[in-house]
Amino acid sequence: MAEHTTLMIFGASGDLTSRLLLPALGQLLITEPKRTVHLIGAGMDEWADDKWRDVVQTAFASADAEDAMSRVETEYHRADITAADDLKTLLAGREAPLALYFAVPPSVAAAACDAMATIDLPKGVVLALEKPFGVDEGSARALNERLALLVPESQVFRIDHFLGRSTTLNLLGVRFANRVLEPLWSATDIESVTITYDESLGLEGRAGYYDHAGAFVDMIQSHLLQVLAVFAMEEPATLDEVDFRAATTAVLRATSVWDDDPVSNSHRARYTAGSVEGREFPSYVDEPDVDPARNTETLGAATFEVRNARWAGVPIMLRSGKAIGNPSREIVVRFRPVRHVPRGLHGDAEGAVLRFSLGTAEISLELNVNGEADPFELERTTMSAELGPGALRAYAEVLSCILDADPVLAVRGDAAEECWRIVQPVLDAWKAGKVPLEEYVVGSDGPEDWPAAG
Ligand SMILES: NC(=O)C1=CN([C@@H]2O[C@H](COP(=O)(O)OP(=O)(O)OC[C@H]3O[C@@H](n4cnc5c(N)ncnc54)[C@H](OP(=O)(O)O)[C@@H]3O)[C@@H](O)[C@H]2O)C=CC1
Ligand SMILES: O=C1O[C@H](COP(=O)(O)O)[C@@H](O)[C@H](O)[C@H]1O
Repeated sequence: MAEHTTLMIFGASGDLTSRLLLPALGQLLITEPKRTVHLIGAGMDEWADDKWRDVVQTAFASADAEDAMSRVETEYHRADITAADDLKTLLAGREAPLALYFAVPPSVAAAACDAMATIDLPKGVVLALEKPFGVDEGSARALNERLALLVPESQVFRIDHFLGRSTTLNLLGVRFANRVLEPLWSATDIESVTITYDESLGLEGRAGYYDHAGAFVDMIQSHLLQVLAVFAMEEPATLDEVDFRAATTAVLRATSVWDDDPVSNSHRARYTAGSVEGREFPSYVDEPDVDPARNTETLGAATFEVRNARWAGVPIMLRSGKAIGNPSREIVVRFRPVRHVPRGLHGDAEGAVLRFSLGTAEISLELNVNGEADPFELERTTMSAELGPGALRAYAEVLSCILDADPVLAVRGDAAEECWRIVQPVLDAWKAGKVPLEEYVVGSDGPEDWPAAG
């Protein structure tokens, strides 16, 4: 662990910085009392150093981490990071361990990388880039090519905070450390998989970004494909960055839309006015700054196949939506039923169902058991357990890796390109109007005739 690191956040006044990054940094510092951070904020605003320190303090307080302020030296600079001169001044004399976090819109991050190509970067500097990484496969490749000219791949952190979620990381122990599960982890015994991340949240004032992205790019192209990759990977020799990222990237390289038919195997919808959890939302198209002509979906789903010897033939559905009434956030693994039950045993011998919650750290297994009243009548029972919630929230886990310059939880460059390749047929079919844009009422579970979430 690097005990003292300089973390420079571009986009100091932004939503990501105050709502997610700084509280996560506070939590990390509380959990790891030997860490100290030189925290430099940079952005377009003319802030005094004290203003930045106040922002940091407020964010730390929101994470019950005020005590960590004593281990943070703060400094703020007004800078346009797309301007080489500003960057040169910002970075002059800085030394590793140093991480630059691009908490800025993707177009600004890309322009800043262009500007960085014209100056000398401090040796060993880590570049942390937020999603979305590019807007399609070509732009992701171009950004990768640009980054490769700046620093080695091991110093590029393409952030996906779902890789830092304890609920995602729990997959590793549950699967690889249990002989009752690991041998069953393939198409031989698994019939289907569903990965759902629905939310009761609506647009939350993020139209400037979300109306261009939509549910599919916001959640499925990035986070849920990464969860799928962790779920389906071959056992890596170690959990270091080389083995772990090789294993997850191999899954993505093998993944395509089911049947290569995005029209039959994808769905999209957007919400209409209603209430959820006591909050009233207008129809999506009436939300401030939304352009109805963009036809942005707030709920998307598609079925994929991992075309390799382990998984071919298993439909894997990914789904994510906003303003959902009973938001399901889980991985559901449906096992195949037994081939035969002895004559005399009655009832439906459905396959077992294993559920990993992606919200709280829970796991459950639905099994067939002998009936309470009649031992020869099958009944269904559910065993459940709580898993360790993890000491760190997802962004703290990710920041810990950044400060230690360990890219294990960062998306590798070719994986970022693969994610666009996988979803492009769906995006093209939607753009061409081949898949209807349906509607669902805020607070409902989505259009009624959609395939079930789990
Ligand atoms: N917010 C979230 O919940 C999440 C965001 N992300 C990603 O994080 C990134 C940032 O998002 P978010 O914080 O919401 O966006 P915001 O619009 O809230 O913040 C963007 C920040 O970038 C600054 N900025 C813009 N242009 C420049 C420039 N040329 N030089 C220096 N600073 C600049 C802005 O300063 P000013 O306001 O003064 O222009 C602002 O501080 C995006 O890539 C987003 O996709 C990822 C996951 C979640
Ligand atoms: O990146 C994003 O993720 C959040 C969901 O993740 P969570 O950890 O905050 O639950 C999602 O609401 C947002 O739209 C998306 O940009």
